[in-house]
Amino acid sequence: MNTADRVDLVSSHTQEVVTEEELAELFEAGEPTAYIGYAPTGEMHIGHFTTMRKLADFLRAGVEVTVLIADLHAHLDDNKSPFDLLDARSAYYEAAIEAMIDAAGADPDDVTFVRGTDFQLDEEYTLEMYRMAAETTIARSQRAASEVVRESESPNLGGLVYPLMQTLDVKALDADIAYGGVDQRGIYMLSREVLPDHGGDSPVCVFAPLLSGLSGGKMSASDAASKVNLTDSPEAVEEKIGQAYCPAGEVEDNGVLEYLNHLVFPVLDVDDEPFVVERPEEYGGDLTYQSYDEVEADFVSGELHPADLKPAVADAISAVIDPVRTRLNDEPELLAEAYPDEYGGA
Ligand SMILES: N[C@@H](Cc1ccc(O)cc1)C(=O)O
Repeated sequence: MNTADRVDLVSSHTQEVVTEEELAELFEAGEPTAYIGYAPTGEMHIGHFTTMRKLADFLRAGVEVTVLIADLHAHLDDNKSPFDLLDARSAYYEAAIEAMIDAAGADPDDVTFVRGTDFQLDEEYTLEMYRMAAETTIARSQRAASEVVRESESPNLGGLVYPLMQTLDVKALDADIAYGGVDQRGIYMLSREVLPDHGGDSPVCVFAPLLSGLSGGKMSASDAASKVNLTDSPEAVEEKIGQAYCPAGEVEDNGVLEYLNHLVFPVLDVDDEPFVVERPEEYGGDLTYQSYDEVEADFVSGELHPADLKPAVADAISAVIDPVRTRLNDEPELLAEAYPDEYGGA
């Protein structure tokens, strides 16, 4: 693959790359490294899967990929994960992420997994963090993390240390590329600015779009119907997609179309199995699609109706998450130990 193709592949399905020129330079110089970090807090859902699916593109483009399970960050962010559950949640995230990478058609063995506590307590890292804390204003740190850490009237110190540590992770993991949702933008812009003064390089940043929830608007942790969980049965998926916000002809805030675009099509091998929307003969018969753009065009023109689209998308999503669901069902202790209040009962 030449540099232009590799840049295109890494940039596909993203919201923003800062900057494409720098990304091209990395490929010209050799084999770049990338990392994505996850703070093991709440249960993973298809939003995570969509972001993770892209790791297959990174690998195919010849990028070395590290997944950071940011255990300390999960606690620092307003105690979203209690300290005594960090290990169990990290184990659950690791297993789910492995299954997702596998389901996306890549080999999880090609990805390096690291936990934050593996290196964030090293003397050099800690010392550099104190230096950074001495040089960064509270306002700057708060602004950087404003879309990531939980907001409150009286914020904890942890949320201020959080972006500094995320910045130092880039250097500690030797990552040329920082990949994450576009909500991470504020933090990585801070990283780009300050890392050169702390013995590192400014990372190239690749940002994934934040997808809409199924109820319209952003996905919400408290609104169960707004997202498909990885353990949802095909019936549950069908029900959630069936009730999802998906007005005829409208693409904006339409989670059903977004998942089709960013998760289903990239995983489908369209030559072997195109995306098929079944329709009774009297309404024109089945529709067969090779690309997301064709689906969108038909949806916008009115040729494809939400009532026909939804069951097809539900089936496709179920098929994509099936291996992940199986893995989590095979090892029920992963969820039971990570979320004892919800799953620990029996
Ligand atoms: N901030 C990320 C987690 C993360 C933590 C540390 C990092 O170095 C990278 C990412 C999140 O919102 O989940």
